[in-house]
Amino acid sequence: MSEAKNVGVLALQGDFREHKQMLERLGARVREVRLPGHLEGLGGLVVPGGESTTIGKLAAEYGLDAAVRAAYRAGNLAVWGTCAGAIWMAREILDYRQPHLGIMDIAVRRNAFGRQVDSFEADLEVEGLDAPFRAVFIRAPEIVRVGEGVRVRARYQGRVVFAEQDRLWATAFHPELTGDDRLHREFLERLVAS
Ligand SMILES: NC(=O)CC[C@H](N)C(=O)O
Repeated sequence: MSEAKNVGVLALQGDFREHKQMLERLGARVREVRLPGHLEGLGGLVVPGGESTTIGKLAAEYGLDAAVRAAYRAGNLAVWGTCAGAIWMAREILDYRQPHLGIMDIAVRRNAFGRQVDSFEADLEVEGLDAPFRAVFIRAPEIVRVGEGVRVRARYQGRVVFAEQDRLWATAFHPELTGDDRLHREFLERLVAS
C-alpha cells in the first residue's frame, strides 16, 4: 500500500483488538472508536464480532449509531460489520428487537447455524478472491434476505454469509481470526485516502 489509510474499529465490545492488529500489520493507521468524535477523518470503520445486543445498546447510548449513519450518508465512510457487527448493520433482524444501525439492506437471523454446533470453520469460495477463504463461524448469523443493490460474495451451504452494498460489507464469519488478511487488505485498498 502506498499511503496509510485511516480506519477505525468500533471498540465498545467484542474482538476489536484482532481486527486492529490485522489492519495495523497491513500498514493502516487504526483508531479505536468509542465516541462520535472518534469518527473524524476516518475512511472506514470495522465493527467486530461479539454480542450484537450489547454493541447496539452501547452504540445507541453514546450516540454512535446516529454518528455512523450520518458519516456513511455524507459519503465518506465505508463500514464492514463482522458477525455481531453484521447484525448491527442490518436493516432487519429476525425475531429480535434490539437497537441497531440498520443502514444495510439485508435481513439477518442471529445464531442461525444451530445450537449444537456453536462454532465451525469452512473454506468459502468468495467472489473476487482467487483461492478459498478459511472462515471461522462463531454463533454466526445468516443473511436471509438481500435487497436489490446488494451483491452476494459468498455462501455457505447455499446460505448467504458475505454481502456487499456500495461501501458496506457484512460478513457472518470472523475474518480476523486466521492469518488470512486478504479481505482486510481489500477493504483498505478500496478506501479513499484521507
Ligand atoms: N461471533 C459473534 O459475533 C456472535 C454474534 C452473536 N451470536 C449475536 O447474535 O450477537
